[in-house]
Amino acid sequence: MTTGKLASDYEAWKKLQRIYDDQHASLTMKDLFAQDPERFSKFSREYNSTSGPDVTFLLDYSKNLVTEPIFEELLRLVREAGVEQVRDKMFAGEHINTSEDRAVLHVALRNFDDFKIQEAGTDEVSGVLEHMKEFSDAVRSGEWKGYTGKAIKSIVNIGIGGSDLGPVMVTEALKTYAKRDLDAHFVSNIDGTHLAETLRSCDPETTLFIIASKTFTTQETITNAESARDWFLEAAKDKKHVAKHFVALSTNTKAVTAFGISQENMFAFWDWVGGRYSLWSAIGLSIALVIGFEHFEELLKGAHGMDKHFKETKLEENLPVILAVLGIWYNDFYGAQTHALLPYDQYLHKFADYFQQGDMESNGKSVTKAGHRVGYQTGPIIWGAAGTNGQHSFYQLVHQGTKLIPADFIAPATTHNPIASSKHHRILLSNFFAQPEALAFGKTEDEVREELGKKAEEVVVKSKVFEGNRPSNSIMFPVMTPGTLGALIALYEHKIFVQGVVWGINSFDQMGVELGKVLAKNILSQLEKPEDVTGHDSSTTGLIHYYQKYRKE
Ligand SMILES: O=P(O)(O)OC[C@H]1O[C@@H](O)[C@@H](O)[C@@H](O)[C@@H]1O
Repeated sequence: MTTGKLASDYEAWKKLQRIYDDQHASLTMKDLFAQDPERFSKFSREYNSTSGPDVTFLLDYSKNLVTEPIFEELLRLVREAGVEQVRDKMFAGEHINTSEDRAVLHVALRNFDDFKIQEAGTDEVSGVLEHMKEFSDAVRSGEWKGYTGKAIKSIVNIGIGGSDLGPVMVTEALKTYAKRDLDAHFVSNIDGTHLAETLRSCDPETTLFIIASKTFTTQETITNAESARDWFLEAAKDKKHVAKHFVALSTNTKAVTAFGISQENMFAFWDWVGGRYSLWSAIGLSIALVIGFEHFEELLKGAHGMDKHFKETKLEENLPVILAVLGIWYNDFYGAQTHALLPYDQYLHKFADYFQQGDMESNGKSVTKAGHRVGYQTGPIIWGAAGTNGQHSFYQLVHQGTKLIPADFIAPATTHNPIASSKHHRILLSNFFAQPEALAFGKTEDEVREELGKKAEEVVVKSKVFEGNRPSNSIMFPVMTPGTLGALIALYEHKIFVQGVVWGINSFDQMGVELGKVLAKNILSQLEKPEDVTGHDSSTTGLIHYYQKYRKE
């Protein structure tokens, strides 16, 4: 399916290693810009959608430690790894998720009959979308009534991981399109506090619970759903009222009906939708409820535009490929461990959280598809926060710390909230422009000296030096719209895909989440009595005994 090779066996990889060894000490952003007045135009691309809603954005990747030959070699790596072939297999519905023998078809959820995809279930996508439209329209218009005849005022999405993070991120990002008199809540954590605090502001007569779980077996989600149902029935008394207040988003019809949700209140999806790629499926129902189905559809179409770009654009111009190879350059040659996502847009404040799962659950693997242990770094640690908050917190380390932290800066040219005649937005954007500039070009000792005057103490001068040479990408779009957000999410999804193929790993399973789940199940059965606590190391036993000493029921 992939080439079966380790990434480090590719000729391009070896060449990149040699280039890095020879050049990295002398490669500076200052020189790169000084030597080439055309650098910005050579290393930036404008995206213009060719289908669906008009979406445009600029990707400026000129502030990276790459030359044209390095970039060409990175693209050669992509070719050698067979990325284009694996991409086409994904779009064709081949089972590229080999460990689970599944297709990987989130692209089929936003396809609108464009690409020809062969896989059972893909012909059912439009029917589920129609169901989502009917239902979300009915709830939003007030036509859907609760058990006492009142319209729905609050929705509570109960789900975790991919069944939570996408809806949370998107409803926040597109809040400007939200129906403001419909409160949206998201309960994910098994910690009872999450559900209890959420229910405080809900009325059983006007609350709709959306139980979102691909498997419908996830301990957190099912436990939260059962407790929500108990809370509801305490008021509603009769079980038949559950039908008006509980719907399910799942692939598991049997478990959904066993829970007491009728099949007509179930929104289906398919095993070829990975959890962290599922916001485009029925899992997006809460999004459709909050922003309206038309906007949800625009989100999907915006993503489809990026799918087309990814599938049909040559590598040199292919934006997900560009982001992917730059990431590989730092991750595998410069030894960068992390990658920061820094949106200068309050609406995108959950973007980094979302791609923490998207990227880290996909590419946090150390064994290739062929079963070999990799000898190089795979998925980066993804983190970040909305600007400018981060500047007053962790940017110190990004600017002057000992670690190289590549970052993506993301911002809209126009705000949805132009308060004080857009003064806020101009200040925000001045920071969006300034930070990458400061990171790239820094401040030399001479510049500091000149600024402080001759009397300045040497130690103070040293502490005020910014070495620069810290890479970043900047993405700017006109204004946040559903189509733009869809394209941006798909851009990063495909970046993750490209990197996974180069590293030779399976980006679409998540075996690493299993062990902890199994151990927790075993421990749960031992929590009652100290004498039941067996089979653990002394640390784990000691911790459980401490809990047993102090717990109060
Ligand atoms: O949607 P369900 O099946 O409840 O899974 C929720 C989450 O569970 C986790 O353990 C991971 O496997 C995630 O990929 C997934 O999104």
